[in-house]
Amino acid sequence: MDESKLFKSFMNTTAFCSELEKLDIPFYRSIDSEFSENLKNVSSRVLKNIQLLFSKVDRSRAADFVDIEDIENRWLEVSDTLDILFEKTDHCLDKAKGLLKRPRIESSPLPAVAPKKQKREKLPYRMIHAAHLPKPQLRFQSSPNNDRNLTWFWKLTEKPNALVPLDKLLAQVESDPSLANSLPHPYGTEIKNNRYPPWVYEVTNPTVMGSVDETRPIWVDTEEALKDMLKELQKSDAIAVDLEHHDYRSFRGYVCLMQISNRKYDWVVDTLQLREELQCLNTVFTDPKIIKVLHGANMDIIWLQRDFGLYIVNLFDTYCATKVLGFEGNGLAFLLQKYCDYEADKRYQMADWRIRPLPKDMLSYAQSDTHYLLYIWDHLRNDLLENSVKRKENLLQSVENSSKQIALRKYEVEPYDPVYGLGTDGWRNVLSKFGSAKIIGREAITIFKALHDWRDSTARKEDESVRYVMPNHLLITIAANKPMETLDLLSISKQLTPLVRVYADEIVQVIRDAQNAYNKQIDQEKSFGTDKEAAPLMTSIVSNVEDSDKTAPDVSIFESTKKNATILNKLMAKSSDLFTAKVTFPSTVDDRKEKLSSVTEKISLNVAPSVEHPITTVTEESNLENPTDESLSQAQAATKEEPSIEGRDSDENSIVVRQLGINKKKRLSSAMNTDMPSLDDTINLTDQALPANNDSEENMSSSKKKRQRKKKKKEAKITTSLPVANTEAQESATANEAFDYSNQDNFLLKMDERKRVMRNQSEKSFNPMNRATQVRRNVKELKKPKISEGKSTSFKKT
Ligand SMILES: O=c1ccn([C@@H]2O[C@H](COP(=O)(O)O)[C@@H](O)[C@H]2O)c(=O)[nH]1
Ligand SMILES: [Mn+2]
Repeated sequence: MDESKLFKSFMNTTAFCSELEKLDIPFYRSIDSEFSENLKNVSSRVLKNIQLLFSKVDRSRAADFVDIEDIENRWLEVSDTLDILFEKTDHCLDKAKGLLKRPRIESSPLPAVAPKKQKREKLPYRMIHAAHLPKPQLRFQSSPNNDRNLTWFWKLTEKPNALVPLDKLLAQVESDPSLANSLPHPYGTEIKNNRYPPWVYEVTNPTVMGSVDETRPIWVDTEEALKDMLKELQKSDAIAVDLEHHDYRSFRGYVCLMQISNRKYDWVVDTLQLREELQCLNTVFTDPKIIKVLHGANMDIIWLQRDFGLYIVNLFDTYCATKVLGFEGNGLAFLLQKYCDYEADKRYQMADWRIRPLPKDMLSYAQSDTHYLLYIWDHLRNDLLENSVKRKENLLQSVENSSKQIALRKYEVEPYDPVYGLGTDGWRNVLSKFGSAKIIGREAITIFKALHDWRDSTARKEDESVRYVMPNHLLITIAANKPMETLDLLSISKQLTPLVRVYADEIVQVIRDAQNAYNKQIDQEKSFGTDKEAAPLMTSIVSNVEDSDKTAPDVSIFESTKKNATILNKLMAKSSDLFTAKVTFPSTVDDRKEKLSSVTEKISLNVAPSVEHPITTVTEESNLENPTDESLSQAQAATKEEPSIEGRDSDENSIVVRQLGINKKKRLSSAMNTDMPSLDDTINLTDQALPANNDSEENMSSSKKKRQRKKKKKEAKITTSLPVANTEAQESATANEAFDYSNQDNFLLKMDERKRVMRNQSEKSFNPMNRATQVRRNVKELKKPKISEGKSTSFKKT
């Protein structure tokens, strides 16, 4: 092959790969078994090639690539090696063509494998996971409450520097029950009304600090030392604050260390020791005269509230400044390097901060997180002022505003959501991030959800993180292999966790129960499939909907769900604004009517029978408060794009998912084409393929024609009144059509409700399978719902 051909092939492959990157491969893989099979073949070819490649260049490393995930995990090594090989090839080709002159001094040949970057050694394992440490939380005055439906309340008992006194706020919350679901920010008014003092807006000479090594940190672990620190802090006009946190051997996590610096001292507070005494810091933290400088305070703000009842008024977040200034790095390490020529040893970031006595290196790392921050702040203010003149906009003011939004963040307990799997560690996230290749089909999903539920309750009971109980990859492996015997489970992986071993019998029982429940459901569905009486159900629902087109939507179907909605309101409405969209319920009939009239479509989602809470009518609303910096607004955008979800209670746990945004007329006309997707499809749909709200207009316009076509099809269907089993012809007729969301099902009621309605009114046949098949095949238009990012190790503090 000549060189140009070779080059062309490379270019094509590269272009093709970048195209592939834009597609939602895991999604397609999960809904199309043929595609999934092809992908598997390609994956194993890629793996073989990589193994072959490494066997040529570095035999010892070929063994590192056992399965396809190894390539992903070691992608840097692979791409570096490929780059070097390409360079080498290029070099050889040039040489062969005589394009290279012989260098006077022969350079050493390129190494076949990229030299590993000069890296610091890994921290010793015991510093990352101090496995045998007694759990500090056992010594906390109040033991952690890990209840699924915990109603969390402010920890603060006094409110220094108040514009609105605490009593007044308490009275407000008491008198307005709706506030119990989403407490106001206790310092909301104070933060909103605050302005940086004028001197902050003046160019300054950065106050030089001694190096961190020259400054002895003050260890604060007694009330006396705390008082001394407080006195000193009250004299400062600005202080720097940072926290270190632990969440691996605890369900909710806790702060282990608080670092504070002023221009003179660095303090490191043992928050494990002084956990209950720290509220006195509010006198400084909420003092509007004292600036609090933090870097990337998103989580610190939440942790301070949750653990100590501390709030920050007058925040300057240096991360926001890096964003406004458009720096190429936004982390603290970048700023330390830029302004202080100090290389932070970020290996300690993920250290086990529970360790006591704190090793010297860890102490010094912790100290360095605040030691230089006021000096950096001085520089950033100057840079912001200077650039404001150049760009003719008040950049410091933007940092002030976005810092304010961060200070306004509220801690709220994230509920467990068995039904929709929302939330950071919710099954939806886990499934889409880790499981879409292995958890395929209803059965696997049912078992996966049951295990996920078990993992969550066990983590709460044991006060461990879910990833300590059963990390996601193990959860997926177990669910995919569904061991039915304890021994099978114990031999499923070399990396079983201690708690998986301890609870092996229980886990196997969970799998068996899920399997039985699944089998039962299948039997029920089969009997429904042959139930002649039930067959004409859907048409009656359709005609109901058609009637209601002329009047207000019929909300009576919601009435029976009121009771459960109240329970769920408690359970879910407090869905944390940290990690996920808030879930609220239409509480009044008017509310419901209004919500109902904005329905675009509904898709049935059958939930695994192991679901703990029967779900009723749920409307999910994006309700993130106070969008702030980029990350916040991104989170908000992500949650906004989540579809609204409406569920109906049933033994079969059939619920209804809906999307808001298209007017009633369109919605109701689309309801005419109602067929019922199968469990399989609806899980795929709702798990992975709900369209974003803002797609609806696009869908609508492209769907007009399709609606016409479908209307014709439907008319044909009605006249011929096809029997339940006759689906194939319709499936193939629609198989190549793109799936049109704006034209889909509106009222998909639970099975028994359907039967009831049918018995009363129905004449026409309903085939529960054919829409399902069409949906499965016609997925091109669908988009994955965006799910907010996770916390803990997976969240990247800036
Ligand atoms: O990627 C990350 C980074 C940090 N954390 C946790 O946050 C705290 C505080 O981090 P700072 O960089 O000191 O602000 C750290 O102790 C970790 O617990 C994380 O989970 N993931
Ligand atoms: Mn830190």
